[in-house]
This record gives sequence, structure tokens and C-alpha cells, in this order.
Amino acid sequence: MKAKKALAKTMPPKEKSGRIQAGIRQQEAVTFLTMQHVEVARGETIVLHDVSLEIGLGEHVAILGPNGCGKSTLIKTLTCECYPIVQPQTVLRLFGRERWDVSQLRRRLGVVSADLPGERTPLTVGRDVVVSGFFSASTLWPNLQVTDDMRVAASEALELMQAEHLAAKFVGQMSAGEQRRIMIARALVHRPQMLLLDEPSNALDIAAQRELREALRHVARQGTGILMITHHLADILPEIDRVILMKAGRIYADGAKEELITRETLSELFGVDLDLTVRHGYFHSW
Ligand SMILES: Nc1ncnc2c1ncn2[C@@H]1O[C@H](COP(=O)(O)OP(=O)(O)OP(=O)(O)O)[C@@H](O)[C@H]1O
Repeated sequence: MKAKKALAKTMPPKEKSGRIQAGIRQQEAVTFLTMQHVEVARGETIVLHDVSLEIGLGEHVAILGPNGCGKSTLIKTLTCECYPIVQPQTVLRLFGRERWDVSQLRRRLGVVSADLPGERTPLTVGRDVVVSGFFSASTLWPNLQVTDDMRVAASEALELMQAEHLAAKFVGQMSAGEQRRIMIARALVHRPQMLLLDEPSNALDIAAQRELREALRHVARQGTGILMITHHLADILPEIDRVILMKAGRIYADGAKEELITRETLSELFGVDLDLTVRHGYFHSW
């Protein structure tokens, strides 16, 4: 399908009566995301179709769906790496606002993808990579002005991720699990309101997956909202109570995890006959 009109900006605010507008603002003070009828194109193809979603601040949500269904594109739309097609019915509001200076927006979001931020990152020690999160940099370049407060915040983020022992270790010499914890500490260093994670347990061995989940549970319990894309049901922490299922660029289902993580629903979503079990608050499928 051809993109209708891909423009690199979000929609202007709609005119509303003062009273309604004030009511909406009040409601949005506790809303992380409002999406209405959002369509997003990658190249010439529309890959998100008519997506409408509302996510509250501090909510813990997992997004599941088959390969290529648009999960990463959805997250990239929140981080302004992808933009909605401009249409009259489209609304995209983050933290109650439709327009953002991207660097300011990113200060309120912690974003963790499977990739390291840059070529220099492996040659940088853990603590410096965490501090570099303040500058959205791949390493601590000499021209960056690091304050004592930043160093304190980096120590706190390392502590939160139980990664203090990695502070002086080069990222290139860390295991995949250790690197992932450092990258999450980097994303948390400026105390974001929401942490966005794209397949956090990818490439981690069983022990590292378990350690990562414990660390993320700790983050979730401290009040930071978590929005996580995953292919592994076991990544859905007990603290995550809502799941969004996506299929072919659309929201397939959105609701309480107990209602949606079922053998029938997942078999239908992935198009295979799955088995499912729940143990100690975690789901497992095969
Ligand atoms: N840079 C790009 N240019 C063109 N098409 C792209 C690009 N990136 C992704 N796509 C296409 O957009 C669609 C959605 O991709 P996306 O990465 O959002 O899916 P996903 O659900 O995250 O997939 P996966 O589970 O495999 O990571 C796919 O059809 C993909 O091929």
C-alpha cells in the first residue's frame, strides 16, 4: 500500500472549547501517551494502520506480536524516529503535548534498544557510558561538561541496576547481560518517567535473563513506567498488568494480561498451535 502523505511532523492541536480543552489537559497530566488514528509509513509502505492507544504515566505495559507487525515502529514513533502521516483525524500526544523539542522529550523517556549507542561505546567504561546518557552521546567526549550531580546520578542508576561492579569495566569486555544492564542504567540516569525497552532479553543466556528481569522489577516497583516490546512471554514481569497485542500493523487486542495471554488468543495471533503455562506469576509458551 502506498503512503498517503508522509510528513515529518505531528498534527497541530485541534480547536476545542476552553472548558473541554481544560478538562483534557487535566486528564493528560497523568497520561503518557494518547494516539488516535495514527498511521506510520516506512519507506513507501504504511506499516501502522489506524492505531489508537492511551497509556497512563507509570503504567507497565508489554507489546507482543509476530515479526514485522510494527512493534518497533510504534516505539520509534514515540521517540520521534518515525512520524505519523499527517491526517485531520490523527492525534499523537506525549505527556499531554503534541509538539516537542525532541531533546527535551527524550529527557523524559529512557530508551533501550538491543544495539549499543555507537562505535566508541565498547571502548568506554560502564560509569562513563551511563553518564553519557545525559548527553545522548555514545561515549564521554572530552568537550562534554560533566557535573558532580551527573556523576552521583550515574552511581545511583548503576546501583539501581545492581551494576556498580561494572563501573570501571570496558563495555567491550562485558557480557551481553552486563552490557544490557549498563544500557538500562544509561537510560535511567536522567530519571525518566517512562522506560521504553525493545526486546530487552534478546541474546541473553538464561541466568542473564533472570538477573535482568529482577533488575527491571526493581525499576518498576520504584515507580518508573515500563513499555516493553518482547518476543518472550517470560519477559512479562508480574508488575506488568497490561498487554497490547499487534498484528499486521494494527492493534489486535489491548487489555489485562490475564485475559489476553491465553492459549487461544496467542495461537490465533501467531498462527500456530501454542501451549502455555503460568508459573510463579510468569507465562511460558512453546
Ligand atoms: N527502515 C525501514 N524501511 C522500510 N521498511 C521498514 C524499515 N524498518 C522496518 N520496516 C518494515 O516495517 C514493518 C514493521 O517493522 P517493525 O520493525 O516495526 O516490526 P516489528 O514488529 O518490530 O518486527 P520484529 O519483531 O521482527 O522486530 C516491517 O514490514 C518491516 O519490514
